[in-house]
Amino acid sequence: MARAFLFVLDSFGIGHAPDAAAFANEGADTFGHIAQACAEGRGDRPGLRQGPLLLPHLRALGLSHAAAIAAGHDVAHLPSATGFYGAACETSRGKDTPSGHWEIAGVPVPFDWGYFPETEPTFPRSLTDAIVEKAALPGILGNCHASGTEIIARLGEEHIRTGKPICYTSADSVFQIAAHEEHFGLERLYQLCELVRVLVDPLNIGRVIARPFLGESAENFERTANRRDYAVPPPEPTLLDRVEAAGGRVFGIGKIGDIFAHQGVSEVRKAAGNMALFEASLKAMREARDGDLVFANFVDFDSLYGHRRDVPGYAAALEAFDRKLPEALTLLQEGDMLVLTADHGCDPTWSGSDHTRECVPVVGMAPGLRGGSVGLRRTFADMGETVAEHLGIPRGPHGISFLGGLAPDA
Ligand SMILES: O=P(O)(O)O[C@H]1O[C@H](CO)[C@@H](O)[C@H]1O
Ligand SMILES: [Mn+2]
Ligand SMILES: [Mn+2]
Repeated sequence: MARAFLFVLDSFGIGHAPDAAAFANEGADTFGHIAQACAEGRGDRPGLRQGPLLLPHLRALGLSHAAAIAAGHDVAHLPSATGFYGAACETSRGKDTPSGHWEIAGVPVPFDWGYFPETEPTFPRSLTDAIVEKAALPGILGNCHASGTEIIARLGEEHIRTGKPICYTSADSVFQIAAHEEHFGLERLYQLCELVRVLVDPLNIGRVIARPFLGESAENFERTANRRDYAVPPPEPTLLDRVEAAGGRVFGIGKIGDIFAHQGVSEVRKAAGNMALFEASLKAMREARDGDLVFANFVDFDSLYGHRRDVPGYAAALEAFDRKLPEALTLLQEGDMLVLTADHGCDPTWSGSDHTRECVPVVGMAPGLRGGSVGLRRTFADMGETVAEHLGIPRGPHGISFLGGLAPDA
């Protein structure tokens, strides 16, 4: 009996990566800075949370050890952990969500994505002309780098008045389109994104993202859970395809289906909010059979708190996840493997609103195997290869399994 459960805490980095300077992210540390801010009273928000960051279950598994390993520190002084723990660096050149997830699934991105410049307008004229013409639009708004919540507050009312969709980008390889679910129409927004997906293909853009919202004024605009990502497919078969080829099923919880352009995802299960995503993950864990993979993405950490630079919000979301974690741990049987990790950082104490280049945690539990350190992994792909070996799938070319190090007699 072998089953695997991969949980991605979207953006939960544990300290700057060795190549962080190339991203101007030296010193970034999502976990460390949240913990530090909470310890100093900067993580308090009345009615939400207060005091030091309390993550007893994650720490018991080995999260503090993982952070120490990411920083190159010794873990000998820490109380012993119940799980396996380590940290991983990213070899893909982007610090975006698809790069991170594909690399976790054994396929680093070997090329540079296309990006839009930090000029205004940011999009090439030929592209916006083609969009306006092919979609018969009265024009577009935005056409700049922006934070999604700020730009709908700034341009949402004009969007409703004029019918022009709000188009923006970020430091990621994305073309984002915000539009009102009712005034513009949700289906119409999706169709527009499909059209733009084709138009940005020659520019090597990773994702076109529909960002629908509701509300009638800048004070009450709110993005809805109907976000949809149109990603290019991964450049090679991923762990997901390999699990399916071996006869297993892949349960993609939350954004996973979109991130992998629906390749190798046997069942897509969406849910709104981290807690609903956790419930969907627990349900899939109960249903999973021998050879199956449950791959879950917990998006709120990143989109609601990391990008919004909201320390108390991020801390409260981590604490809620931690409180829920025992429910997943009690479902683990002999032959199961749970890995908790992240796809990049998004330090809420950092400047701007973009991701941060960080190491990610590799923390987990596999009943029947011993715990302990798996060290600092050169690539996220080591996680995918470990899961592959655990499930008895032939090895792939980009990572090295650490399963041998967890053998009971090791
Ligand atoms: O500010 P919002 O719209 O949340 O944008 C964020 O979401 C995008 C996709 O994850 C990222 O590229 C980042 O810029
Ligand atoms: Mn992400
Ligand atoms: Mn993000």
